[in-house]
Amino acid sequence: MHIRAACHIDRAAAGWLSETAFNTLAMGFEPFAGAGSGEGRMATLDHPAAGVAGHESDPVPRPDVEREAATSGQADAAAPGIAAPNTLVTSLKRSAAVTPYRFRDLLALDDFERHARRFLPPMIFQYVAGGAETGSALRRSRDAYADYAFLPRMMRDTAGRDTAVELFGRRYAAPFGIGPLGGAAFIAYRGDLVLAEAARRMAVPMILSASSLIRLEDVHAQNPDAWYQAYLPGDQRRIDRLVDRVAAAGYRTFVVTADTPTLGNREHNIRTGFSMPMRITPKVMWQSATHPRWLLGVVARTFLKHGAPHFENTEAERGPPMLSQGSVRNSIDRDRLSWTNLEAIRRRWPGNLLVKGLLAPEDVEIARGCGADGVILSTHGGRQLDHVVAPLDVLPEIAARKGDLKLIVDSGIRRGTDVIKALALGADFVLLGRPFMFAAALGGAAGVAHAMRILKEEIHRDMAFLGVNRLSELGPEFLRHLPPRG
Ligand SMILES: Cc1cc2nc3c(=O)[nH]c(=O)nc-3n(C[C@H](O)[C@H](O)[C@H](O)COP(=O)(O)O)c2cc1C
Repeated sequence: MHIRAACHIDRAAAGWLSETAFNTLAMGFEPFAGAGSGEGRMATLDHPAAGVAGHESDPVPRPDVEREAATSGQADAAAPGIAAPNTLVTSLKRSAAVTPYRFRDLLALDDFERHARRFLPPMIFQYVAGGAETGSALRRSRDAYADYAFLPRMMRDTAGRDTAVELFGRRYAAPFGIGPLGGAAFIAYRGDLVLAEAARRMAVPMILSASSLIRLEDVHAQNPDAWYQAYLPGDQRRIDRLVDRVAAAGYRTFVVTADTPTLGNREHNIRTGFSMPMRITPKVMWQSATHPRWLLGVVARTFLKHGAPHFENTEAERGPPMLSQGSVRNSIDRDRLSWTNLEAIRRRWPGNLLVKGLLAPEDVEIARGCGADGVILSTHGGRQLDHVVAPLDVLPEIAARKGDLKLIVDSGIRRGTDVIKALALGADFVLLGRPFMFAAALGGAAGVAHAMRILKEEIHRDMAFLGVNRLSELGPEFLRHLPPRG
């Protein structure tokens, strides 16, 4: 008994020490601390807000010894600042055992958004959080989960439950991954690498966005299991050259986003001062000056250490700087993309091919006919067409005919119960966007891993409540669709 207690203390202490070492090395600056009056104390206790410019170390350590873990689905128990994915604790034990002090208030994924609102300038926060036009698609994508209630089963011995799943021949530690997030490295320092690293350590997939600011080759070196997502023009020669670059870099999964023939109408961007290219207006200057941790810790640090960020991965060649007029030119011709292009990609791309952003069952059938291995049902997080159905609204119908096609769902997932509802209705896997983006902004790779651990713990706990040991045991019999309440 005593021995076990001592081990527990040692592990907790070791976790705290490695967390501290990781943050000192990796960040040299603590964006989360000091976000509000109460947080200022954390800056002093945990990480003094110093060393922004003087820190030369790589922001994301890459312990090569751990690399195998990502593809085997095994926990990366020793990752600094990241409790082992298989370390599952109750919420009461959580803060004492494995949670770094600075994350103590981050108990659920929604907490990350609330905290990020204080850390990020309104224009950046809103760019991430916002939806299109009235916000109906954003709300609907999320509210759809509340239309289902659980019908749990009891006394089934769930002591051996396991959140791992297999997808495209790989075993992942949990049934969720990180969706593509454009501009991540302008929101969190080296954001694409941070997301890739956290996903590698937690043994879940991460999809690199076409609108990312770090070379896809570098992201692949960080996480050889990362997937690539493309925004494509309807010009097959340009597409072919991009496909060849992605294949040469070693990627094995290529995602074509279909729901972006043009950019969604996001009026909130204009209201808060966000524009692309970014215009340095008095409003932008004021917001930046009043959010120095983002300005210095993300923007200044990026420019000083890596130069002006470019759209590195939209085409076969390096794209224009993010802050130039060229960034607009970069997205033309996407409304020409058609299924013919997908057929041609299928002939050229040897790996897994997915189409993201589908909602209509007919489109899913066409994607299958073109040779896609999977589809991602998505409203782009409610950022494109307003008033679209939620992925969950069409999931049962599509799942009934899915056959070998892998069904992935995103948009609005925030809880373990949401993940389980999607899986019970026939999804093979789910993705999340905003929560991991905010987590990266607040706490780097350790922050993202913390968010992932929260979600994984929720799933693990819910499996016990529902009476399942494997996620594959889930089915629609665990749910009831609730009639709308008047
Ligand atoms: C800041 C931000 C950037 C995004 N960039 C891309 C992108 O480059 N490509 C893409 O296919 N989807 C992109 N998405 C959509 C996400 O991949 C994902 O579909 C969506 O965020 C899921 O909804 P959720 O944020 O509610 O989890 C982006 C979403 C956000 C919030």
